[in-house]
Amino acid sequence: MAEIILQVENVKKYFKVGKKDLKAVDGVSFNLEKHRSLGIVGESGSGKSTLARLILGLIPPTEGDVKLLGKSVFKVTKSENYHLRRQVQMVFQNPYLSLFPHMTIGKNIEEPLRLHNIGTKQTRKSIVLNLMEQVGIPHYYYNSFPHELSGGQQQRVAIARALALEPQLIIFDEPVSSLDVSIQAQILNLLLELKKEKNLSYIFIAHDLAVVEYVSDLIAVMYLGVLVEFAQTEDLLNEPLHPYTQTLLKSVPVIGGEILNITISGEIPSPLNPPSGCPFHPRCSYKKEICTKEKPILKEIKEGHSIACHLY
Ligand SMILES: Nc1ncnc2c1ncn2[C@@H]1O[C@H](COP(=O)(O)OP(=O)(O)OP(=O)(O)O)[C@@H](O)[C@H]1O
Repeated sequence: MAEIILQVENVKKYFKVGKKDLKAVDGVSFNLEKHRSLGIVGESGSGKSTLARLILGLIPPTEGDVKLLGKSVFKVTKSENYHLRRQVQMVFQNPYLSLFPHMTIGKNIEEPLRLHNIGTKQTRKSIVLNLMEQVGIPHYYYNSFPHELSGGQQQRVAIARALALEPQLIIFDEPVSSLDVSIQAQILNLLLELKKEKNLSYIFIAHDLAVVEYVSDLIAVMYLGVLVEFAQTEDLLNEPLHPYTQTLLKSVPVIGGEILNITISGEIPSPLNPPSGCPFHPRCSYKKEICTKEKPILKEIKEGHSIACHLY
């Protein structure tokens, strides 16, 4: 049996907005095995970034737990927290904002090694040069500053920095959405290469299913704070079961082909005023009476394929 690296157990995060609870994440559960990549896809406001922050232990949950290698990320001592910071790293959407502008590329990549007292100045330099090679940044950029690099190169530097501590898990939060399409593909290919070479385990968050499917072994579809479908990428693409996933797939542009632009009718409802019953029912063409009343729970209906839908 493969080792489970991450357990997300009925995790919830409600933000107080006035007197109301904004249910950003409302009961998400899944496990991730080591060396696997999970894509989390969903529209803006579906709770993806909040879920990422919970997994990193950056915000306390309203309910539920997240365990990294069996240990809760919310119940750690100071020294365990220091260790945990090494185990899980994050790469953000905007590389320029995530790099230190006054530090050279070399120093940016070295920073986590320095903070964690790894190696000497000299050995750290060789680790950094090695990382630069792995992400395709020529050594002559070592003394350059982030603003001297293109967006794609900056994101490669951010990836090198995330790799520096050899973490168990990396979370990529919309890492290509601020980049040109041609550059996006290069970064996605880099992720695939790194996954193969370094046996990486990662979570890749994006609103674009075409991007997510390219780099993920598994896909979780998120809608209004909950997972509505979870499956191996191949199974989800060949047999999408949830009506929301089906619509997402129909609206994915076919690369090099005709763009099937079937959009989902209506906006995603506000998590401050979520619909009763199934959160997708106001936009669902197959809704039945039960869908307006009862919230469906995520259940496995085929091996490794789970959905939250009353139609099944
Ligand atoms: N600190 C906060 N206080 C109040 N509401 C918040 C807070 N952080 C997030 N939210 C709300 O929680 C919901 C989910 O936000 P989140 O950023 O997790 O979604 P997302 O799927 O990552 O969206 P995007 O793709 O736009 O980043 C949104 O309605 C957002 O406004």
